[in-house]
Amino acid sequence: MALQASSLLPALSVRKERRVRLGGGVRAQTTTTSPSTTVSSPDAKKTLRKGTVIITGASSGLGLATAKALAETGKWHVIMACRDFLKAERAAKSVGMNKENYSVIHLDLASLDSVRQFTDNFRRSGRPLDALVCNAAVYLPTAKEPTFTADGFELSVGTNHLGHFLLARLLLDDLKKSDYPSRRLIIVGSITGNTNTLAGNVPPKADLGDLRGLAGGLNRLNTSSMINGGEFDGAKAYKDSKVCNMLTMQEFHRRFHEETGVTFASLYPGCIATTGLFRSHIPLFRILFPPFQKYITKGFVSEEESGKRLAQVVTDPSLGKSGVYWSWNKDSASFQNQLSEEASDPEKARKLWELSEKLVGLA
Ligand SMILES: NC(=O)c1ccc[n+]([C@@H]2O[C@H](COP(=O)([O-])OP(=O)(O)OC[C@H]3O[C@@H](n4cnc5c(N)ncnc54)[C@H](O)[C@@H]3O)[C@@H](O)[C@H]2O)c1
Repeated sequence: MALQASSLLPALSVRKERRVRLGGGVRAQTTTTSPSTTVSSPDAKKTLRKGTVIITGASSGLGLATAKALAETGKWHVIMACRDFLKAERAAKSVGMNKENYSVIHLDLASLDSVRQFTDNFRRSGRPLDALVCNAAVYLPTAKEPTFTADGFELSVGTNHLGHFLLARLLLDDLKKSDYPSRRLIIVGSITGNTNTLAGNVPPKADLGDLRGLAGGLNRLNTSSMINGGEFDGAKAYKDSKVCNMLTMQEFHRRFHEETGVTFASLYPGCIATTGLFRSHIPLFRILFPPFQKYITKGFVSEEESGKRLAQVVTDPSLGKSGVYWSWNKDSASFQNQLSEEASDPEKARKLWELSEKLVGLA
């Protein structure tokens, strides 16, 4: 399917899925409304209200491009969940976002207290929650030593996985309460968390094993799973965190989709060479890439294009499937990608879930 601006307008074509309980079983009913600004609901036909979406790490790169794509439809209010309030405000202004279509709430995913505080602050805003996009990430490929979150977890896994895990668990109740036609929790994945074929400095397998390795990696006292040949391996820690993201998305789907109707999905946004994250992948890029970036497009996707992709996964009725991992081909057509064995093992996902619950204090 080609990308179209209209796919970002939730009110234009609303595919509404209702779960109906029938003699102990659960059946999905699907209705499609024709283009209009109303949705069918049990009580009355009413104007589709503005949706509210939270995007983590929305002050740069993919997060900012997605925030812009959703805000400029005028159909979404974007909550930019960021560490630096002023940076987020400046970023929103730099891409021309209208103040009416966004707000900023402080969130530091590397602190579980901050995640809880964010949730409280969001609830105080009185807004419903219709979509949550877990986008923020850190990537430390050149780090020689591990660094740690406020709670003592290795920074990549602690931020990218555990911070988002707690956030998504806490906000699931809010998504459940939303009366929006399509409620979605989207976790941004990465090819490093999905394939075994990447060349270069990304280790081929996430070292989750029976999760003893993961527990070691997450724990301040023993970072052995993140150590490769005696050295901390930041690329490996990132990969482990992304595999955790994929496993978590699927476990959310298994545990809650049927019961709540919320859609859980992940996506690979493409290779976006202009963001902070990608440039840290290959340090030389920081110097060599900027002067040439407007001429180099092959194999890369622009921030704007990838922001539209992610916005599409948040809003497009035809991408409302749960438990899936979206990718795009070179013609910008979306397709459901196959997750690698290590990123789709249900037993590993269950163990990861239980371990993560303990680590964030939810068990
Ligand atoms: N750039 C690529 O080629 C590429 C490829 C595949 C996947 N991704 C994924 O895309 C997502 C966005 O990355 P990007 O490329 O836009 O890079 P980016 O560095 O521009 O964005 C990452 C964002 O996360 C935020 N962040 C980091 N630590 C945080 C914390 N503790 N609390 C709150 N926010 C924090 C940063 O401030 C930044 O805004 C990531 O999940 C990344 O894994 C990127």
